[in-house]
Parts: sequence; C-alpha cells; structure tokens
Amino acid sequence: MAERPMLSVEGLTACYGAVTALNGVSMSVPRGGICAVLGANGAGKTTLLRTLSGLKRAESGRVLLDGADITRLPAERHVRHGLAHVPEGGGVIAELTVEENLRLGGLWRAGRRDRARSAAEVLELFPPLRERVSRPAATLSGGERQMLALGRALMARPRVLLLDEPSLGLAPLVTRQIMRMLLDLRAERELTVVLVEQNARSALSVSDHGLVLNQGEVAMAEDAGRLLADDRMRHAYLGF
Ligand SMILES: Nc1ncnc2c1ncn2[C@@H]1O[C@H](COP(=O)(O)OP(=O)(O)OP(=O)(O)O)[C@@H](O)[C@H]1O
Repeated sequence: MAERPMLSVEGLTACYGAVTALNGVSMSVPRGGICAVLGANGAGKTTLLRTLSGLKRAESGRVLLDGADITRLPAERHVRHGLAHVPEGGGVIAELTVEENLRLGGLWRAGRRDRARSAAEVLELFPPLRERVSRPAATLSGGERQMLALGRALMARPRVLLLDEPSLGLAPLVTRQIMRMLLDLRAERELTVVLVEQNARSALSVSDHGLVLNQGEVAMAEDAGRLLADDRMRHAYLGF
C-alpha cells in the first residue's frame, strides 16, 4: 500500500473579492519530500502558502496534514498540527535579539525546559546565529536573518515547513547555503518542505518535485529533474 502523503491538497480555491487567486489546486508531498512551487508574478504562489497555513480562508477544497483535515482550523492550530510558515522576508522582529526571536517561535509549546532545549538545538544547526545570539536581529545580514526566520519556525518542531521566497535579496552563494540547509533538515528531521521560489533553478536543484502555477491553476506537476530539463517549460514559465 502506498504511504500516506504528509501534505495533501485537493481542489483548493481561494479568492480576493472577485479575483480568483487559486483555482482547484491539488498537490501531494510525501514525508520528507521537498516540493518547489514556481510560477510568474501573480501566479498564486504566496496565496497557496497562506491558504495552506490557515492565514487565508479556502473557498473550497481540502488540506490534509498527515491525513488530518486542517482546512478550516485557525492559523495557530495549524502550528500545533506541525505546520510552520516562513513568510516572504522572514518576518523576524528587528528590535529583538536572535534569542528572543527564537523564543517567540516556541511560545505555544508547553514547558520552559522544552523550549530551551529546542533553542539549543536550533542554534546548533545555525552556527552564525549561535555567535550572535544576544544581538538584535537588525544587526544581522540578509542571509543570517533568513536563517533566523528558519530557526524560529523550527522552534515549533514542525513536520511541514512552508517557505516563501527564502532567497529573495540574497547573494547566490548565500542562496546556495540556505538551499543546502533544507537538504540537511530533511536528512536530520525528515522535514517535509514546500518551497516557493522565483529562483526556479536553485529551488529545483534541491527539490524532488516541482509544481508550476499559472493564473492560480496547476500548469505542470513533475519530477524536479524533468522540469529543469524541459525546454518548453523553462521558456514558458521559469524564465531561463
Ligand atoms: N491582498 C490581496 N488583495 C487582492 N488581490 C490580491 C491580494 N494578494 C494577492 N492578490 C492577487 O492574487 C493573485 C495571486 O497573487 P499571489 O501574491 O499569490 O501571487 P504570487 O505568485 O505569490 O506572486 P509574486 O511572485 O509576485 O509574489 C494576483 O492576481 C494578485 O494580484
């Protein structure tokens, strides 16, 4: 029998007033899978992540996390179910220190000792953050801030991580570091990742699967390697 997907999306539709931003989107990501979500500006990528994490209401369709229907739950319950969302720009709080930002990510978790253990584990994963733990986030570089955003999301010990444009504004070398971290996280924590990226080539290089959105609909859903090699796709949707 096939293993149950960690994340399963069935016919998801979401609107802003008269604008249908997502129209019947379906996708499935296995446990420990990395799925790139690609597409032009306005294709619906951010709306997909916001709808998956409960920040945006779905008009219709279902989101199943490890088989549990989370579609209508409020956003904070999504976190409890093991789904963490890192929005575009990371959303770290510049005035707070690295440590304080991390603690925010673990706030809903029960024990103080448990939270401290998580923070220590996260700092272990990101040595540059460990060295800057008492500094305000405002003093971090773009790459370090993105690490902090990732680290803060990991404080909730998610099973599924939703990442919106983690490479935005970062130099190619730093982008590669962030992408490699996703592979490490998958290996160490069996994390399942949905990765929204403008940088299609770098996203596909660490993904198993790719989904191309076009005007709110799935234009292609393919093995990542095959998408990278598909000329028609590269010209039509990926811009290279
Ligand atoms: N808050 C909003 N109010 C009204 N329309 C919106 C809103 N947010 C997004 N849209 C519209 O929904 C559609 C999908 O937008 P979305 O931001 O999800 O696309 P995207 O693929 O993430 O684009 P980008 O790569 O530019 O971030 C677009 O037509 C956009 O104009």
